[in-house]
Amino acid sequence: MKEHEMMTHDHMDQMDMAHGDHMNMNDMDMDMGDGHMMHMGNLKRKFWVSLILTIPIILMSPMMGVTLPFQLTFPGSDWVVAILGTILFIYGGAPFFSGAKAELQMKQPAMMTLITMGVGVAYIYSIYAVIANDLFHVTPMVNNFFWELSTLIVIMLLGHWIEMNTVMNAGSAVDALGKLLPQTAHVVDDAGTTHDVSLNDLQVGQIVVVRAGEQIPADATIVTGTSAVNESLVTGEAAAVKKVTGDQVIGGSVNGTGTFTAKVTGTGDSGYLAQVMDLIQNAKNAKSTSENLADRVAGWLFYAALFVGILAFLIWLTVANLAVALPVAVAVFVIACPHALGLAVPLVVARSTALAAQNGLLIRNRNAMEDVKHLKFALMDKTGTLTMGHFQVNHLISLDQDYSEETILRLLASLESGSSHPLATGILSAAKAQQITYTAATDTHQETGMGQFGTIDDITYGVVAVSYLEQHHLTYDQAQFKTLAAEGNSLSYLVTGDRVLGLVAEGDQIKPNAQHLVSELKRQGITPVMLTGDNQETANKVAHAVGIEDVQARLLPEDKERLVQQYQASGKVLFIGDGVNDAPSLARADIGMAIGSGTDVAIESADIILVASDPADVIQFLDLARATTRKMTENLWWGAGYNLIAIPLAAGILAPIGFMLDPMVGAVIMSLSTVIVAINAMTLKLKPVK
Ligand SMILES: Nc1ncnc2c1ncn2[C@@H]1O[C@H](COP(=O)(O)OP(=O)(O)OP(=O)(O)O)[C@@H](O)[C@H]1O
Ligand SMILES: [Cu+]
Ligand SMILES: [Mg+2]
Repeated sequence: MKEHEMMTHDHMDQMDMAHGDHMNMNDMDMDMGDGHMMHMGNLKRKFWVSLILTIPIILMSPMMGVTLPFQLTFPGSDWVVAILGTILFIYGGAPFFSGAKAELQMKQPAMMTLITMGVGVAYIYSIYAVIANDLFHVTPMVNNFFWELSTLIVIMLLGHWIEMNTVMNAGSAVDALGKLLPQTAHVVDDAGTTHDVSLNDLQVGQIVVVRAGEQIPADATIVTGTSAVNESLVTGEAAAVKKVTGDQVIGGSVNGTGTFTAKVTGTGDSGYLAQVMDLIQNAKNAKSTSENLADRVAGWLFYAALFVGILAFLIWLTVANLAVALPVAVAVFVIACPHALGLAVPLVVARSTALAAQNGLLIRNRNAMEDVKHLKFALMDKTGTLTMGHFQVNHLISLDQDYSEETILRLLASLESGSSHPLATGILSAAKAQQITYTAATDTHQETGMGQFGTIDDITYGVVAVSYLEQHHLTYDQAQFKTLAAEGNSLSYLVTGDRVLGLVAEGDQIKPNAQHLVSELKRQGITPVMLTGDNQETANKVAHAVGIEDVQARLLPEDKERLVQQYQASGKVLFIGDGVNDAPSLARADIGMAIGSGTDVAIESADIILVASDPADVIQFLDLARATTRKMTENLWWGAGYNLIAIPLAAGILAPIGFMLDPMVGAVIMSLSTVIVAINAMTLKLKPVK
């Protein structure tokens, strides 16, 4: 496993290089591809060469207890075996030796050190055996271990080759998935209209709009607007930094609640792409607790094997002699090789990661998987999570005779052009449909959970929730509100000062799989709860349609987070959300799951990203997580269990009743346990839920 980790680091170095040299993701992939080929080529070639070298060694080795009809031994054949064995030891053993060196440098001896110790002692002992037999003609003849040594190296090369292969296949599936995440910037052209441009096509000098909660697409200088920007992802500095006109913003950092326009000063290599790559890389490298457990167990086994080996050697030396004691010690070291254990977890992880990627799940934090079996509550947001978030304007009503409906829509569109909220898209498309011209409001900022504010022709306007009106003691027609809301509309009011100018009612559709998600959660004994910033009536309507009984509406972001904490007092909590208002809850929950089409802050705060934005994928994740955790536990037992039984047997614990585990038999059992672990991992499957 350590070996694998080192190789992954190599990949990362290569990737970074590629990243510096090239400007787009396709090039980067090619370079990564080459990197993979190179590493794989090595192990693959080493395996085949070692296998070919092993055949004559087996044929020329006198095998204890087994007399094969086609054995080829001749005077001096021992020396041929010794020479072939030496070549194989140096050539095939090299990856393990360098792995052991790295482990020892980190003062964490584990799997690679054990393998090295096993094959090293076996090699030295075998050379000694050949010299003793042929030059000094000792009696009885000393058995050499070349047969075991070479098969051991071959099996281990094969294991690592398979392991790398699966891990990498999983990795490329994850890469492909990462590309599905939106990577666009909103560019403002000379005519003042905004359109989305792929990050690869973004050019220095272009003006981009950055809305609340969005990731800044590239390094840029602010032209208009102010905001507070969270640069922690880039600089590690946690506090939000206030940014005003003329300030430099860093690509990849996350915008706060203000909207601003900025002139791009650097593209391609800058922030956001690096962030996406990081996201993917972290998804591939992040270790869960069971992976760390496997590492730790391998470490313990190292000391256990060392201790048992030396102890057995000393005991056998006193009760018998060196000729008995030495092979026993070697057998312990050889058998202690926790090969199955080393593969147990990575193979499951690789398989699980690949399955996740194929099913549209980007897993950033694998520890989240281990929490699934204790899951009690699934708290979810409404807009964009259970509903499409594709709003359409159903009613547009003027509440002040000085303002025509057209003026209301124009003002609304001006405000919303700087908003990332789903309600904004509905208003903007209505304005477009009615061919209304508008200019973007200035000084726009979002009051999360409340509304969007900005200045148009020196007057400050806001498009706000009903709770804002109540808070500011502005009167409105409650009966009208109730009627429209009961139809399932999300309502927003246009206000300026203490005047309520108009009202917009927008409708949304429930996602096709939302109901399925809720009924499946209930079937699994997980209580679904809806937490929404929207009004109570609309919330009830959607909740009723999908089957949720527990609904909390008109929540501010901090209310949602507080509720997550409250539910956590009685069990593990999953939170599913998409908006700026969900980010604190996503970070707070035991498992935070963001909708892929959601805002960048939500994605950054989550453990899991549902790339396809499909509610049914939540169930896929729960199934996958349970299956993965189960396979990992099984494999850990298979892997460690072999060692727990084989080490004492090799040490001769049953010698009093006449049973000594032959090192060869041990090697065969070891390969078998490896095969079992591999097959068990490969049979991890996910049944379709859609
Ligand atoms: N950009 C905006 N345009 C219009 N109204 C807004 C805007 N932002 C917020 N609001 C008002 O504030 C309310 C709460 O918004 P918030 O983003 O917290 O929740 P939501 O998106 O409606 O629902 P959910 O929490 O389920 O996603 C909205 O229902 C709306 O009335
Ligand atoms: Cu092994
Ligand atoms: Mg939402």
